[in-house]
Amino acid sequence: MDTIYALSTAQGKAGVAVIRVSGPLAFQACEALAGDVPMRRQAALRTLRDAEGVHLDDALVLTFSKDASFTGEDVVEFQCHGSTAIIASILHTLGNLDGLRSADPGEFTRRALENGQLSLAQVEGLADLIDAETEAQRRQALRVLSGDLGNLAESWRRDLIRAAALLEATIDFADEEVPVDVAPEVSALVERVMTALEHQIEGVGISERIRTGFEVAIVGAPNVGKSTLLNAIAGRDAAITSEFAGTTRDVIEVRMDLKGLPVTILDTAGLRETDDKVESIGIDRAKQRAELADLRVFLVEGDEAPDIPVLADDIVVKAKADLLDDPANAISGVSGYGLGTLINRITATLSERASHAAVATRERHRISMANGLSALQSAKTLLPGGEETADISAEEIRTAIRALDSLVGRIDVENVLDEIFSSFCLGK
Ligand SMILES: Nc1nc2c(ncn2[C@@H]2O[C@H](COP(=O)(O)OP(=O)(O)OP(=O)(O)O)[C@@H](O)[C@H]2O)c(=O)[nH]1
Ligand SMILES: [Mg+2]
Repeated sequence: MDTIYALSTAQGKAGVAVIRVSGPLAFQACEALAGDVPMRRQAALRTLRDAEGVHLDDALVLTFSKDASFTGEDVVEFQCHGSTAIIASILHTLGNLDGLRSADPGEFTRRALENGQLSLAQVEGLADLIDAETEAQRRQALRVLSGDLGNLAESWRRDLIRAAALLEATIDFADEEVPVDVAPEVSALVERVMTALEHQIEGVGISERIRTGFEVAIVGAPNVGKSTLLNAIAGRDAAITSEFAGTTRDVIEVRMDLKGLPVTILDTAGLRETDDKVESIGIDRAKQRAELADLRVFLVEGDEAPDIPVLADDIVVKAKADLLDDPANAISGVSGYGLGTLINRITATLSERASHAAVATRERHRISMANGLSALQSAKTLLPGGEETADISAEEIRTAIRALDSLVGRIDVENVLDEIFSSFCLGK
């Protein structure tokens, strides 16, 4: 196994940078640069030098033995000054040592997975935690990283192994007298897992939204003030506004943190009949994106009716509140009237949905769980059928166990590994 090294903090100037070394030669590398190997897990101030004895930096050195490190290998961290020149000189010195090479993106985490320090689901949680920009994303990623999905999968596994074992016992002892009818207990176990799976599968869509962001589309006729409203919500001039109807053509996206929720606000072309080719392409896009969005805010002037479906949670508000005698349920991107109320309504609706998030967070999880669920459905229909169907039923339960094992990476998952690690950057 190679010993690998990389800058684990972000590129660029900073007060401090962390360079990590992991592998069997990590402590030797530490000795080469720092002169000795400080006590494990204790910060020690050392002068780092290259092979010629040139002073590179004064750094805090931390060492971890393989039984208590992130990667499951001996690890050294150099907390040096975060200048580009210092980082380059330390990396260069490490690269000149025999048996060391620079790490591939995600390689530290990959080793942590291979050495059993993290499960596959936890690796995904770690990737999400590093990407987290909002409070909801941080909380969700931490839940995955702390192993909640793994624990759930483990409890399903226990139930299903017991169910399969009970069925297999009836097959093995078919000639003898089986003291009890196992079907009721097997079906109770199977049903319990099925219910949990259904619940998790339902919630994956929401968890994915928390990961990738909710979309809220502003829709309405031309000139009602959609782009002005977007700019008011975003607090900057993201979209062009003008007194000419048909100003916005493309969908304008502004990504923001609305009270801890990741939300992308979409400004769209005003909806109307038109002969203008380009405008009508814009209108088609507006409709498509609005229909796919998680929530729509309809801006209406007068009593025109929106020409795309208004769903239950959608918000319909009157435009240009500042020009109305009765500004009830109206908003103005110009005066700011009603803006706080609108943002509260959006966040209340999305928070309510976010509260139904599953512990599982990815399409990969959904597929594994759906495969497990369908195997359990077959197992269940075969259930109280005596010994002829008992072995097929047990086999279906084993299939379900294998499908669920891929959640935490217990079985061979090389193909998903590459996909997951491709999202990691260097030094992770
Ligand atoms: N008085 C008043 N004028 C507004 C308000 N919002 C927008 N306007 C004006 O109405 C005109 C159209 O505003 P936009 O924000 O470009 O309207 P839009 O809905 O994006 O229009 P399209 O992109 O053409 O669909 C501009 O002249 C704005 O200054 C408002 O709340 N009050
Ligand atoms: Mg516009």
